[in-house]
Amino acid sequence: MITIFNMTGKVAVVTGAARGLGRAFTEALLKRGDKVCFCDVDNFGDDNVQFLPCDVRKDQEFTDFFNRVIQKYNTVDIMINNAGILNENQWRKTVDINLTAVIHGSLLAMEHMRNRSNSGGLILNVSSLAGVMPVSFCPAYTASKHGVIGFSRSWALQPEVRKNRIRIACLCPSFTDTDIIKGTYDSRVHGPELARRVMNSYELMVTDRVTEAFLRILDDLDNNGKVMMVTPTRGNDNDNDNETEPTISGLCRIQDKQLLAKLSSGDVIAQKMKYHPSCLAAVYRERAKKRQTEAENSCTQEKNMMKETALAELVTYFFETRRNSEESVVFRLADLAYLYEERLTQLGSSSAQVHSTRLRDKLLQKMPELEAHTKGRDVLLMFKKDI
Ligand SMILES: NC(=O)c1ccc[n+]([C@@H]2O[C@H](COP(=O)([O-])OP(=O)(O)OC[C@H]3O[C@@H](n4cnc5c(N)ncnc54)[C@H](O)[C@@H]3O)[C@@H](O)[C@H]2O)c1
Ligand SMILES: CCCCC/C=C\C=C\[C@H](O)C/C=C\C/C=C\CCCC(=O)O
Repeated sequence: MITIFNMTGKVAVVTGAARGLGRAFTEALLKRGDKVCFCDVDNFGDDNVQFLPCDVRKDQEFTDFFNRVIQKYNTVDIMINNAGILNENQWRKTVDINLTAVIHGSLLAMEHMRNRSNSGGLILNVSSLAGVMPVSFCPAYTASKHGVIGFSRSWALQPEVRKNRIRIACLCPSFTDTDIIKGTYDSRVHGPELARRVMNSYELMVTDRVTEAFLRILDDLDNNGKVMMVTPTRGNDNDNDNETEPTISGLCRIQDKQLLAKLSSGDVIAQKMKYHPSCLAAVYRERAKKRQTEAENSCTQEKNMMKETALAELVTYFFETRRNSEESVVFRLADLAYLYEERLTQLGSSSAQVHSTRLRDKLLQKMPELEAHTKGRDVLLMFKKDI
């Protein structure tokens, strides 16, 4: 399904917007007061909204649709490749919609934006947190979402794209309350039970949370090549401070009250002083400090993500071992800590020292059906029902 909308002098295309995130993105844009006209399989009988059908998997249908948008509005400023499914039983279809159609949609948009006298444009591809980490229960989906990021970041580096002021970015939400996570999982993922458990261990986001990030990346003129992760607990990743010159807000942060007072009274000398070397140096120092803090935060987020991945893999290991064993199984905490540490190192964590008591607590929290027992110097973990 495709949505077209026209927003205050701009035209955008959103794929797969009949429901879920695409619909939420469209509604957010409508709320901003833009006039909207869009297409889908259903027909919305509203003055501002119109749906027409399009299956992005069908090359000709997608191309024809895109050309119709241009015929009608003369231009496309924003292309949002959002349509997606998760079905490991139909992995080819999953890759066709999640990756091939995203490539197709991006190329259609790029081709058009390249030829529009340097007005540029934005291509926003919806990936997933599964685009930046392994997810054992849906490898094809995960591959498609990794592909979206690889494709988008690679194009973002192209001098041709930059020269034409085209920006390509990705949005990577964590689990969000839409239809894709509902329904039966048995035929859609590998190991539905574990998948459900993993999903339940994450806090589910409401679509508003993702829309908020969507609007931020939309308004960010420095978003070429950005990959914005959206999770319930963290801020949006890669939110850079895009100041290209010292601003009043920069001066506020360094508390240069004298200069600020002069600036706000329109003092012409002060206006020039704003660019005085010592003022500039202070603003730049302050900005460098802020960037360092941001880099440190982002590093912590990356480490947390690695820990989450390694832990999730241990959980999988527990259940797989139990499933494949006829007898009860017992795990030595020391062995688990070793595996966990090894995995963290493989994932690129530089300081992978593991606190085993903390690991034990985390495992017990993730798997309430386990119990810990001390035997001599060993701590053993086992399934309660096996005891
Ligand atoms: N909900 C989540 O947890 C989550 C998390 C990360 C990323 N995502 C991604 O967000 C995007 C939107 O998903 P959602 O959560 O809103 O799911 P959703 O199932 O509610 O919406 C997906 C939309 O895509 C449409 N669609 C499917 N195949 C299509 C096709 N061939 N052509 C045109 N439209 C098609 C569907 O009809 C539907 O309207 C997807 O790319 C999904 O992978 C979702
Ligand atoms: C119970 C079945 C879950 C089905 C989920 C369906 C769709 C989800 C789509 C999202 O794009 C997935 C979003 C985030 C997944 C990212 C990480 C999961 C980490 C898994 C782990 O911790 O092992």
